[in-house]
Amino acid sequence: MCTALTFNSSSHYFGRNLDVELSYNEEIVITPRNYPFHFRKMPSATTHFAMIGMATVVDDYPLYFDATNEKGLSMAGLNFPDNAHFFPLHDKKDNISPFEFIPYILANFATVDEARHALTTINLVDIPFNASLPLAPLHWIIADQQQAIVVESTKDGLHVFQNDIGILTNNPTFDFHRLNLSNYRQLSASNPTNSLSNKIDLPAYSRGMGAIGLPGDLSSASRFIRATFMKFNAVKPTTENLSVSQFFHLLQSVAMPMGACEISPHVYEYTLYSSCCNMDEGIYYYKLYNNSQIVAVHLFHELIDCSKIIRYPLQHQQQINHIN
Ligand SMILES: C[C@H](CCC(=O)NCCS(=O)(=O)O)[C@H]1CC[C@H]2[C@@H]3CC[C@@H]4C[C@H](O)CC[C@]4(C)[C@H]3C[C@H](O)[C@]12C
Repeated sequence: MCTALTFNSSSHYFGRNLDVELSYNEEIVITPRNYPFHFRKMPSATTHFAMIGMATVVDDYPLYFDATNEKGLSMAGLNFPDNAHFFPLHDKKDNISPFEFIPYILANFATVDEARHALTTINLVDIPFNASLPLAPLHWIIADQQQAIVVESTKDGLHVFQNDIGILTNNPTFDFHRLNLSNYRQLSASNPTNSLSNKIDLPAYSRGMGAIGLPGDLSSASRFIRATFMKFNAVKPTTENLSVSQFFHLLQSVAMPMGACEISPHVYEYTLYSSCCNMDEGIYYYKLYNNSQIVAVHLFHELIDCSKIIRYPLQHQQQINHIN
């Protein structure tokens, strides 16, 4: 399971939790403008927008989980098991494999509007990366500084939803999550008045009672509601450091401590990383399960006109500031 979100405060931010039971040897990967992307069924892109994000590199190819390009366009793939369906080759469409989807969109487009237009001719084709890396059942959030959409390829075709919430979790389909929010319209950040009955005295014995009923579990539906409540009530700080800190607090509210979600005996899903990318400045911040220090990698500190991908291994070592 995973949660992705956008947040606008001092800058525009895009990030996600990756909740998994195992690592895929992911690292921070910068793909510069002249790295040649050889697509399986589309012409190669030899010069394109540069991008930064989390990826597994196989045969010098960046298999992105989430990334942001030099214009700020951002995209993340989240699990969508049983629902995701990819199609055979369609000779009248632009055939993009799911593993090429993030590279293709971020290489070519600067805005969600441009991406949405391209999606009208895209067929997500069922070509795996190789025999040992099968098709991953994903759906995607694509966001720029102004808006977000969700892309879901299911048995009945490719669906593009406007995402006015700027949040994505996992199953079921996005339209369910959007409608389900209405079930929580009574939630409030302020203490509620007694609307049950004016004939009974019901003192507000605690702060935070406006959020009673906010689901606390780790299911996809509940994380969608919780992330929405936190995001739409979040104070927007005016400095970079405070905004990044606030963003990680939002992700923390839907994170998975190891042990709380057992997927098979003694195997637990946990939040391997949380990311927060400043879309305006190309700064990719991340935290790891066992390293709470924020690490930042800057897209624009590199020579983004080169042709070789630049890799930064994750820093898993916990950093504790022992002060005596
Ligand atoms: C597992 C993750 C989703 C997390 C999640 O939700 N886990 C709960 C499972 S469950 O919902 O509880 O059942 C997803 C998110 C992004 C994916 C990579 C995308 C690039 C590449 C695509 C290739 O085709 C296959 C290998 C590849 C490296 C992918 C591996 C894996 O699939 C990744 C990490």
